Amino acid sequence: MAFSPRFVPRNLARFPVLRAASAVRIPVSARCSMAAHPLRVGVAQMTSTNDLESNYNTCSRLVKEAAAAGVTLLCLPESFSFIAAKEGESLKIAEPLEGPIMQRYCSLARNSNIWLSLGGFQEKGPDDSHHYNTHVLVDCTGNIKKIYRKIHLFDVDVPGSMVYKESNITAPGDSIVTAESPVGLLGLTVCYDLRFPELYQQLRFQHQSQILLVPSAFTKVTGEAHWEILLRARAIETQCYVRNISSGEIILPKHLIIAAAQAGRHNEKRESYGDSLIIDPWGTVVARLSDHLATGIAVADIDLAKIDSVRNRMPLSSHRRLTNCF
Ligand SMILES: O=C(O)CNC(=O)[C@H](CS)NC(=O)CCC(=O)C(=O)O
Repeated sequence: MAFSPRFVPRNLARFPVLRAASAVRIPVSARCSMAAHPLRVGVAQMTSTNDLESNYNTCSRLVKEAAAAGVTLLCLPESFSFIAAKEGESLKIAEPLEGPIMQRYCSLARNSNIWLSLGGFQEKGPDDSHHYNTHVLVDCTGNIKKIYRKIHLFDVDVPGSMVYKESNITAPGDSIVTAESPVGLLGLTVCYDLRFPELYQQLRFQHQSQILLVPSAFTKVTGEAHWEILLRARAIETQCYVRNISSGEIILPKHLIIAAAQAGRHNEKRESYGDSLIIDPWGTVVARLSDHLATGIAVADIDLAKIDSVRNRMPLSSHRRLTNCF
């Protein structure tokens, strides 16, 4: 899968790990029929377990709910299809994207005529002891448009909780990935990536992403302390805004962050912090599913037409002066 020329990063030399994302064949997508609200996006929250069938049923219900609400793109959280209860389970169920697990979700997208951001799929990895943590973007005809493999792995000793060592069973990705969609140019990331602002800077300023996707399964402890702050910071620092001088009105480009979250207790050992959010470029939360609402969707409408005028008025991308520093 090659980047289309428009999105080839200008700073390849500075980020030598950037390469074409994978060998997955992306079929040319057929036209989808128009959703009721072409610029309506949705965020889904759920409590996945190690039961593939029951997770699929939950996703299917949420997808149908979103389709009925006229949503064009629905974003599901990291590990939507499976969260292991025991060591080794994730590797056992890992499949290639052509396998039955992912293909069933592709059919769901096609049958509901909806785009799906499927954050954090256990994709069969480079060897038997590692899978990838893959964010899969599926279009409304059920074709895989783009995949992003999580770059930053969660090897963290969470205070008062447990030690996570994601790299034990997960191979990191090495490519920044954007994807064109009917709601704008998407920047694909996953969960712990959120703590590495340079990724979002690149998605925004090198690749012109308009909507940043952060499907997650944040831990309860770190989520309570950092989740909303990190997301709003990413939204604010990647935005462009301008104040209309005559009316005093603030004109915002609808450049959003969409963060779908796992919520609640998955098994004896593991609990996630919910609070799925859609955030606008001013840093304002425009849709939220609080932690206690374990499963559901929230939606927001976006307006891409304003982006160009706003960026011309305050051309942040040409004002940046330290782009050679990282
Ligand atoms: O294990 C799986 O099933 C899927 N992977 C995850 O849930 C990953 C790795 S354990 N979780 C995170 O990245 C949490 C980040 C986080 O909580 C923080 O940055 O504070």
